Order: sequence, then structure tokens, then C-alpha cells
Amino acid sequence: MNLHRTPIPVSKAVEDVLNTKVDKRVEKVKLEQSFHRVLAEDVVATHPVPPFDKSPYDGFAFRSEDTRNLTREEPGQFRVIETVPAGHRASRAVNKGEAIRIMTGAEIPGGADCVAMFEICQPYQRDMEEWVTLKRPLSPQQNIIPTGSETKEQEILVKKGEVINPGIQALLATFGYGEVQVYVKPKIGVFATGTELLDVDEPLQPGKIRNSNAYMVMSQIERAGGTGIYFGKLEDNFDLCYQAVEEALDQVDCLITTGGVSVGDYDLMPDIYDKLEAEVLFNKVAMRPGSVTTVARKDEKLLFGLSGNPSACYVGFELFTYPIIQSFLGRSRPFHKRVQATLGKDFKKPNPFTRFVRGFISYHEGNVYVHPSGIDKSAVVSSLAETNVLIQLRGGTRGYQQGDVVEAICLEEMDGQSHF
Ligand SMILES: Nc1nc2c(c(=O)[nH]1)N[C@H]1C(S)=C(S)[C@@H](COP(=O)(O)OP(=O)(O)OC[C@H]3O[C@@H](n4cnc5c(N)ncnc54)[C@H](O)[C@@H]3O)O[C@H]1N2
Ligand code: MOO
Repeated sequence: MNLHRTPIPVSKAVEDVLNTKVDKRVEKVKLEQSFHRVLAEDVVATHPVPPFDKSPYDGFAFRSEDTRNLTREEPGQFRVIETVPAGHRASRAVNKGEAIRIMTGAEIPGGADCVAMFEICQPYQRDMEEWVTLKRPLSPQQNIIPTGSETKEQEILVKKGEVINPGIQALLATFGYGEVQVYVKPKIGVFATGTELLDVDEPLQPGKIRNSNAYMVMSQIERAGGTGIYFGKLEDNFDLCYQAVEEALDQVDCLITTGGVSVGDYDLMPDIYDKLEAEVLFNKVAMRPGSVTTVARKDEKLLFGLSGNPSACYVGFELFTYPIIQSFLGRSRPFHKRVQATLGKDFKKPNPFTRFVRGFISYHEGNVYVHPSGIDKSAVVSSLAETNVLIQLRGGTRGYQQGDVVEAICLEEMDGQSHF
């Protein structure tokens, strides 16, 4: 075992990972199953919106020229010839002295060029016929939403590469995309390694701990938009591990292992990469936690050797695995959003290397704050529960103080604890 490893900067490590060719595949899914998937086609307006001149109000449609001189003192009396609910078309055009009762969303009848809301009209019955009084003039096009005023036909409304949100779903539905082309979620295999690991339903035993990384990483994969395939936990046995990793690699786009990447006697991953003849991109990153994070590549498939320590494993995933999942998903910018924020409490530790402190975000009086959560140790799992940002502290700095401006990586979009 070569104990000497050369650390590389985080930015170089990310670059190395992203230099891998990714096989972006597309598939069609039903619109109702497309939420949170990534568009692999532009959303194009297949017709103008609205597709017809329509009424924004419940009211009466008139010819504006008939209303030109109306006043409170000299109102106009109009014969109501028909009622048009939304979804229906008037059977007749409005002629001089006539009006049509119209509902919100209904097509403007021929002849009419303006609408007055019910609130300013006085309908009445005369000789078994419906009439309406109007006491003010209306201008041409008043209260009409013209055809194509929102969107022109053939307009590109959303570019491929965007994550489908509720608004995009509404657009897709508007334009008749019953099925939508999205990028296939990459399959990310997961192994947890370590003889000390127990399954979640096993009672605690001396020297053993329950396997928490597998659940954590599977959720991180899902949150990132990938499909996690859990292959189980592996004991620290070289032949067993090698065989399992080699077989799993065939079934996935990338493979994550947790644990066994450091320099301990039972840290088997370096020898497994060796035997696989995988190219090790890096095995030491100038950062805390997760300095042992190792990434190797075998036939354009990436093997992420994440640390066994839960916090280090978590950070390693978000920095290195997350962006490659985004690349598979056709995202143009494969990184998490970053915000500038004010540190909500002191962080006293010195930072010889870039540090990613698990924390959470809050907002108060227009300011964004980030707060380190729980114990800042790579072996800790408890600080992860409330984590939704990674606070990035520069290497070569001493402690940071409450009030310092820092950069934070947002792990959950728009999530936060409101302190109003
Ligand atoms: N001599 C040195 N020792 C260590 C170094 C070093 O540079 N020289 N680096 C330390 C750092 S930093 C880290 S981080 C750890 C990384 O170790 P490994 O990634 O090889 O992980 P393991 O040794 O297998 O496990 C570490 C720790 O995590 C627990 N673990 C493992 N898997 C799970 C799981 N699925 N769920 C929950 N917890 C897990 C494991 O029991 C260990 O306690 O190495 C340092 N040592
Ligand atoms: O890789 Mo370790 O997480 O720096 O403690």
C-alpha cells in the first residue's frame, strides 16, 4: 500500500470527474410522470395562446361603436341575443344595438369588440326578452384578451435541460404534450463496505454499527435525479469485494462504494481499482471532510470511492457524484446553486484546507444566513439531519466569525428554515 498520496484541489478534482464522457440517453414519459425529470426537448408553442380572442370577465360583449356616447344620464339599452359559456361559440354575431352575455374564458362573438363586466351593467327583462343597460362608453378591444397575446405559435418557451416544475407541466399540458421527451436517469450502483456494518433491523453488537451510508447515499442519488441501485453491504474480503464490484459495474452507469478507501489494513478499494485496471483520477483531495475521496474510471465508467465516515461520504457525493449525475441528465450547468450568506455563528476551527461545513440556511429581514449544524467531524452522522447547505470555507484561513460573509452550496432548492 502506497501511503503517500498527493492531494489535488477540489476544483481540479471536479474537472477530472466531468472530463468523463457521459452517455446521455432520452426516453418518453407520460406527462403526469414527468415532474422533476429533465427536458430533453424544447417546449414549443404548437398554437397561439390564447387560441382565440377571449373574455377575461363574466359580463356582456358589445360593439364599441354602439357605446361611444353613453353616459349615466343617457345610457344605452341593448337586446341580449344569446349567452356564451366558456367552451361554447356564439351562434350569431352581435349586430347594432345588441349584446351577448359572455362568461370568463369564452370566445368573443363575431361583431363584438369589447366586454363590460357584470358589475357595471344592469340586465332587465322587457316583453319576455333579456335586455341590458350600459351607462358608459367602451373602447375597441377593451376587456378582450387577443389571440396570441400571451404566446405566439412556434415560440420556444422552455429549452431542453430544464427540470420540469409545476409551471413547465402546465405549459406542456397547454400545448398537448401528452408524452414528453426527458433524459434517462443514470443508474448509480451503491455498495457499503465494512465488516463492522449491521443491517438496519439487526440488534447492535459489540464493535459493530448500523450501515447508515447506504440509505443516505441512495437518498442523495434520488435527490440528484438519478436512480440508485443498492447492491448490499460487503465484508472486508478482497475476493468477495472485487467480484461484487466487477459484476455490478456491468449493470450501472457509475458505481459508488463507501468505506475502505483510506490506508488501513482493510481498506481494499485501492487494490480493487488496481486489479480492475481502472485509472485512478485522484485519491486525495485538499479538503475537509472527505479528503480520502477517490475517483477511478474503468471504460468510461466512474467508480466513486466515498469515505466510510458519514459526513465525509455525504460531502464527497455532493461535490463529485452530483455533477456527473447532472451531466447524464443534460443539465447545462451541472452544479448546485451557490449563495453568498452571512455566517450565523462562529466557526472557530482553523481551515488548513478548503472546508465544507454542514449547515442550514435561514432568512431574516432580507438577509440570508447559514449556520453550521451539529458537531463538525467527518465521523459524525447527527449533523446531517438538518443540513441543507455546505458552507465553503477557504483553505489557509483561521476560524470564521459570526457575521462573516461566506459562500454556501445549496443542496435543496429554495429550502430553508424561516425565522419570521
Ligand atoms: N492513517 C490514516 N488513517 C486515516 C486517514 C489517513 O489519512 N491516514 N484518513 C482518515 C480520514 S480523513 C477518513 S475520512 C477515514 C476514511 O476512511 P475510509 O473511507 O477508508 O472508511 P472506513 O475506514 O471504511 O470507515 C471509516 C469510518 O466510517 C464508518 N463507516 C463505514 N461505512 C459506514 C456505513 N456504511 N455507515 C456508517 N458508518 C460507516 C466506519 O465504521 C469507520 O468508523 O480514514 C481516516 N483514517
Ligand atoms: O477524508 Mo476525512 O473526512 O477528511 O476526515
